[in-house]
Amino acid sequence: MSALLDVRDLVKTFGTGEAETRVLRGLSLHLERGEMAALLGPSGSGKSTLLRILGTLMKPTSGQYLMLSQDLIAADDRALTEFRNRHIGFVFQFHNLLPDFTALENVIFPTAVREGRETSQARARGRALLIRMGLADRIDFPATKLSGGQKQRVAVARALMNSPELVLADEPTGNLDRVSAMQVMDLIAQINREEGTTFLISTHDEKIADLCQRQIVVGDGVVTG
Ligand SMILES: Nc1ncnc2c1ncn2[C@@H]1O[C@H](COP(=O)(O)OP(=O)(O)OP(=O)(O)O)[C@@H](O)[C@H]1O
Repeated sequence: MSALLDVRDLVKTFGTGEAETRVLRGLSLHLERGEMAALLGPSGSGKSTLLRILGTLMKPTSGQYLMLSQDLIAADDRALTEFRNRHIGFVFQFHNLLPDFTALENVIFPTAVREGRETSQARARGRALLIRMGLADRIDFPATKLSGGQKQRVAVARALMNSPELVLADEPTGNLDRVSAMQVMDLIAQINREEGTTFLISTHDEKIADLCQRQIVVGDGVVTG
């Protein structure tokens, strides 16, 4: 394995003066390529904040962040957008699918918008990913007609569309029943094994965390275990 990302001494504060909340207090973390790690910690401990920073959706107040040997603190917004599109995928607790679009359209939409057109290659990759997610018979279903677990599997396929090295998942199974949650996790584990995609998955659920090779615990704004 080789280094994927390294953050050092991350500090993130929200607000100023008396309203100041210091969420991250010098957090350091290293991820290798190919890891599948759970991110645990009490509510409000800063898991989502950390995922947003790692996803380059938010800058820390201070600290260092290197991913794939690039300095993502020094990078400007344009470089960050390009980096994110190429290297990072996201899955959220609420799938954020476009209701009027089919499963396939949802998977390829972000790529189509970015490239200004919908290519046949994108459609082929989108279809292949949906088949991989066990949704061969749902490819052309509108998103509204999918179950919660199916929607989340579409969201995983969408996150994988650009073959990112890293997928950040913020409570991806938080809204699912046990069977659907396990199905989503099995598919994530399969992609991790077969493609070497690195996953960092925040969860409150110990059973979900146990399915990951590594557990990272956040508390008091740092990694505690
Ligand atoms: N934009 C913001 N402005 C002010 N405070 C914020 C902002 N975003 C997060 N916070 C605060 O930062 C702290 C950490 O929030 P965060 O969502 O990162 O925690 P979490 O560990 O993901 O929690 P949960 O497990 O409940 O989702 C909370 O106290 C929250 O109120």
